[in-house]
Amino acid sequence: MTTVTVSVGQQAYDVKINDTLHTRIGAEIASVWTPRQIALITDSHVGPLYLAETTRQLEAAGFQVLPLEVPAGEESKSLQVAGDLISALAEYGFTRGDGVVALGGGVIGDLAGVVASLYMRGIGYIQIATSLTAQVDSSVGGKTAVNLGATKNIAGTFYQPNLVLVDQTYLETLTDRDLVEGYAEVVKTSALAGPEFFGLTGKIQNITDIRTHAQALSARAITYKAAVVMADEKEAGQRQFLNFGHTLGHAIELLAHGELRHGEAVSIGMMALTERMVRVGVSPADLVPALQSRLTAVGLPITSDLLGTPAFFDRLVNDKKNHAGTLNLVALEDIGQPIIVPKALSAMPEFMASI
Ligand SMILES: NC(=O)c1ccc[n+]([C@@H]2O[C@H](COP(=O)([O-])OP(=O)(O)OC[C@H]3O[C@@H](n4cnc5c(N)ncnc54)[C@H](O)[C@@H]3O)[C@@H](O)[C@H]2O)c1
Ligand SMILES: O=C(O)C(=O)C[C@@H](O)[C@H](O)[C@H](O)COP(=O)(O)O
Ligand SMILES: [Zn+2]
Repeated sequence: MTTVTVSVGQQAYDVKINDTLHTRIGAEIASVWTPRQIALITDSHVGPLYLAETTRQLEAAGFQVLPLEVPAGEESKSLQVAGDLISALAEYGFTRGDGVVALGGGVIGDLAGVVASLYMRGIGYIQIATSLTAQVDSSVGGKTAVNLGATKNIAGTFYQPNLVLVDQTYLETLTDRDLVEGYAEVVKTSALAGPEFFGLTGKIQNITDIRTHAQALSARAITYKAAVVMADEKEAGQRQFLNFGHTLGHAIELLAHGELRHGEAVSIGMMALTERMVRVGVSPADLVPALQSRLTAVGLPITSDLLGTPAFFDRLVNDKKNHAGTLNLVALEDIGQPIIVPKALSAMPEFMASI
């Protein structure tokens, strides 16, 4: 068992990483929560696979379970769905002593986090991470969010969970496409973390390798992310680095109307940004093939026709790293050496054309 403890402010929680956790969900949750009502939030893909067994284990451990299933996919990350879930908690008489458990990928984690943080101004929250994205990134750090129209993660909170369970057994039912999109965040984190972790992603040649090494990749990625979050929970400084590839990536993710997964858009965003940062002399030229080989080895896309369109530039305005018309772009001076490159929004068309 690998346990990474995340301490922020007065609060600390464990991220447990092990492939037997799915057999003792009840005991793990009972180790941090007294008996209570639990809103077990999942989606229409994960629910049929794991909801009944998870409910059984929670009930055996003395919890009362309210299962809540939403349609699978990014469209469920909406204020409407969050509102419906909050209404369900109110209808079933949830109190501040009750809790929310997210059983799913990044969409369910982000959505359930919004619900937990808003209901009665905040009730307990636990994540059971079932996708690779959730196991290497989204379940840790407390960023919760929903989208509004074509604006990504525009409404949300910083709200830390009480416990995160990361079990690779869940990945057995994840499609290759969903696994690979999660791997884009692993490549991102390895490039930020330094040569040792980046060397490890250099050895991943195909999808089978991701599955074989998922536990080690999660442990590495979570250890790095936890350290960043502990140093800068609210993204005033170094946490911005975790957004490498996301400024351009988020802009095309929702413009693609579901055709691109989050990780696929981040893959395109990392490449498009890095190619241009090489042209302007910020990043070294060998970074482009180093990133490209890791991303394409597992079939991730690295470019899109949406880049540089008028709608694309409109979307950049809503990036959270836009401060009064200046975008704080995250670039790499080298592996393990991220920096912020401020760029006026008005200069972005010229920057994007610089290739
Ligand atoms: N909060 C953060 O720090 C953070 C970090 C990275 C990504 N995100 C967000 O996470 C989302 C992407 O996460 P995702 O890739 O997990 O998307 P997702 O939750 O939509 O999961 C991808 C697909 O896999 C299915 N799935 C999940 N686990 C499964 C399993 N074990 N077996 C079978 N199917 C399974 C889901 O139903 C869905 O269809 C985006 O909204 C992104 O913005 C948030
Ligand atoms: O945890 C963080 O901080 C991240 O930026 C992780 C990202 O991978 C993640 O996609 C996050 O949700 C992006 O957040 P946003 O602040 O750009 O909306
Ligand atoms: Zn991301």
